[in-house]
Parts: sequence; structure tokens; C-alpha cells
Amino acid sequence: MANPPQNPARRAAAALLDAVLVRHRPLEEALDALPTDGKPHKVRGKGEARPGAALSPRDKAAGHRIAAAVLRRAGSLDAVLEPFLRREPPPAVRHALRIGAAELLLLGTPPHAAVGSAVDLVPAPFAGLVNAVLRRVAEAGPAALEGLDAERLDTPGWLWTAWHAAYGPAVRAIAAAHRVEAPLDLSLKPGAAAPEGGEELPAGGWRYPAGTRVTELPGFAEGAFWVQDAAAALPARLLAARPGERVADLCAAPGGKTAQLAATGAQVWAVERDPKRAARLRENLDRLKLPAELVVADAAQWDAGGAQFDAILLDAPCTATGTIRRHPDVPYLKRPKDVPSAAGLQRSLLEAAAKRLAPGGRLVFATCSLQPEEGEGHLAAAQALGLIPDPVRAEEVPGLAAAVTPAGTLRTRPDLWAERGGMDGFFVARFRKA
Ligand SMILES: C[S@@+](CC[C@H](N)C(=O)[O-])C[C@H]1O[C@@H](n2cnc3c(N)ncnc32)[C@H](O)[C@@H]1O
Repeated sequence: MANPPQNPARRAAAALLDAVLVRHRPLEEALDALPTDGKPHKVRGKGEARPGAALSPRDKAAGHRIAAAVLRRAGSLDAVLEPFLRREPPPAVRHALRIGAAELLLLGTPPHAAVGSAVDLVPAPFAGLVNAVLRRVAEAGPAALEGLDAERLDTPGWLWTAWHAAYGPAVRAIAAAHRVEAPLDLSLKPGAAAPEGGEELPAGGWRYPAGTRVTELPGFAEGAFWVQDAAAALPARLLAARPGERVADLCAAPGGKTAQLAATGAQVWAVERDPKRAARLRENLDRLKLPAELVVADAAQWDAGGAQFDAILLDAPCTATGTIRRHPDVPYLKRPKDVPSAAGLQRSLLEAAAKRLAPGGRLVFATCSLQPEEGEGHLAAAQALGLIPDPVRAEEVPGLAAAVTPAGTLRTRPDLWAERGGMDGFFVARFRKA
């Protein structure tokens, strides 16, 4: 790294790690709670690691990058640190050691800067320990890292077991994909030009290098495009909404799929339960100048005044284990028991969606989870609700024939398109109502 991050960035990284690993709060929520220039610092809890004074956007971004690098490789970093620690250090010291090790071994920070600034993060009684350990990591760490089974170490055991059962040896490629920072994918408004520097993707959308700041791309303020992973763009495309059709987007915020549906000329109802997320959806649609009726309601209860729809997109809430490339905090926030509980919620939303669908209407069900209980596990129940499978054909998803299952559902994985930077893991099934 030409310019090593400054210590406010590292203090921010430590605060983010504390939020995720100790208090089990989502990384994005912790990032929003950091004190930035012009925004007062919210102090949430006693003993919370604080990043200190207001952060510049650059330090905040650098802190996020360091924290994400640690979260992606925490198992490997701990394995490298292990031989140099006689007992478990307090959490703040563990955060500083991981940050220092990540900078030394993954981020290319010069050793004197990485060690010195990690020492600076801890209370005086621990300075000697952090200094000694990280000096040894600087010497022996690169070789130690080489010899590790990184895929396994950086994946929680329960996820490894579940993915191995579902995908066999590909579990290793899935885990490897999680170690790499994801590129930025954009969906374009019809007729808009793609910003320069991107690659057009075979299944639609444009891809830009990881770390590209979307708000700095020309056309952002004018609403020419929105951020949407290549796989996340598939469900709305497969619904193939037509101008004038009545379409419901259940579980809609932040609105990537609502935008796709609205851009077809269909009449769209976007249903979102969380008022804050609904406000974000509104902001996004306003920027894009795309129309949709926003309904703040529980989609499982919403009866649309008795109306029925020609097409429904149900992008159901899930454990999000398909999005670990973009959200490296997910493995630290989810537990095995979250899978059946998400699947139960998805089942009730599917029932409600089937009721709201007009006879002959189309339904696309999607989740961004790699757990089969949140995907394939719903197929029999969907049919029992009178939903007839409408198989996806390979020609509908150019470049992704490998993701089309024999049942005609779509199962994308982070290791697909590995040479292009992968994609989120989604399950998508399409149905027709009799
Ligand atoms: C997977 S995200 C949707 C992403 C969105 N479709 C997009 O493409 O931008 C799930 C959303 O569903 C919302 N949600 C969860 N349970 C809900 C419910 N019962 N009714 C309506 N919305 C719900 C969550 O607040 C969250 O915003």
C-alpha cells in the first residue's frame, strides 16, 4: 500500500470489529454509527470501542476495508497469531493483533507502520505484547499463512458442513470466493450509458473493479444506474414484467428489484415492513426517477385491499449466506437456528404471495441464501399452494447455464464466474398460478 492508513482508520476498524465480533451487530449498522465529519457520534453502549474524533470519509472507508479484510480471514489470522500467544488477550488487544496481522500479511502495509500503529491501539500494559507478537508475525507470518487450510479456517464449521452436504467438493471453491473483495455491479436504467471502465456482463448489467466508489461515477446523481450484484438482478429479469401489468414486489427495500420492475413500465407496488428501509427505497427510486407505489406493511398480512396481481416478486428475507463476499460479517452474526426460523418466515410469505396472485399470474421466489432449506426446500410446499413450476431455460440466463438446475430453478453461487469476480449466491424459482 503506497499510503498506509492513518490511525483514525485503524481505530475505526477496531470499533467495527468490536461491534461485529463482540456485540454481534451488523457491519453496515456499525459503519453508520461511526462519527463522521458533520455527524455527531452516537454512543450506544457501555464499554463500546470508540473510534475517537470525527472521521473523514477516507478514514472511514479505510477502516471499513481493514475490518472487512480481518473478518474475511479471521480464522487464518488467528491461526498465525496462535503460536505467539500464551493466553487469550482481552478483546481490544485481539482486535489490534488481528488488524496488525491483516495489514502485515494481506494489505501490504510496511511492517514498521503496521506494528507501530497496532501498538498505538492498545492500553500501555499491552503495548509490549502487541509489539513482540506482531514483529514475529512480520517475520514468520507469510510462510505460516501459506501453509494453512485457509478455506476451512475462514469458514464457520456449521456452514462448511451444510455447504459440503449441499454442494460437495465445491464447498472449497465457495469458501475461496469469500476471501476476495467483490467487484461493484451496476444495473442501468433503460437507455442510460454505462460509466467508463466497466465490463458488460453476459446476463446483463455492468461490472467495475472492487473498491470503485459508486457515488463518484458519472451519472450517479442523475439516476442512470443502481448498485445490484449480477445474481441479484436475475429474479426480476425472470419475472419479465410487461408495461401496464400490475406487479407486487414483496420485501422490497432497498429497491434494486423494484427499480428493475418499475423500469419495465409495469405498475409496481413495493411492500416493505421496515419504515427506515422503506425511506431508503423511496430515496433510491427518487434518485432514479422511477415510479412505484410504496407500501409500508408486513407482506404476510398485506391484503392489497383485496386486489390481485399479474406478477409477484417475493425476494424473501433470509440468512443471507449467499452474500458473504459483500457482507463478511454474516458468518459471525448467523447461527444454525437462524436457518429454520428464516425458512418458516419465507413459507408464510410464500403463502401470502400465492393468495395475492391472480389466476394465471406469475410468481418469482428468491432468497440470497446458500442453505437449501431456504431455497429448494420450499418447492413442494409451493406446489401444494397451487403454484405450478415454470422452469427457467438456460437461454434466459446467458453465461449461467451451470446455475440452472434439473428442476428448472436457478442456484447461483459465489464461485460461479470465478475468473470474473464471482457473484452472490441466490436461489430463484418461478411459478404460474393455475
Ligand atoms: C432480501 S431484502 C430485499 C432486497 C430487495 N428486494 C432489493 O432487491 O433491493 C429483504 C427485505 O424484506 C424486508 N422484510 C422482512 N420481512 C418482511 C415482511 N414480513 N414484510 C415486508 N418486508 C419484509 C426486510 O426489511 C428487507 O428490507
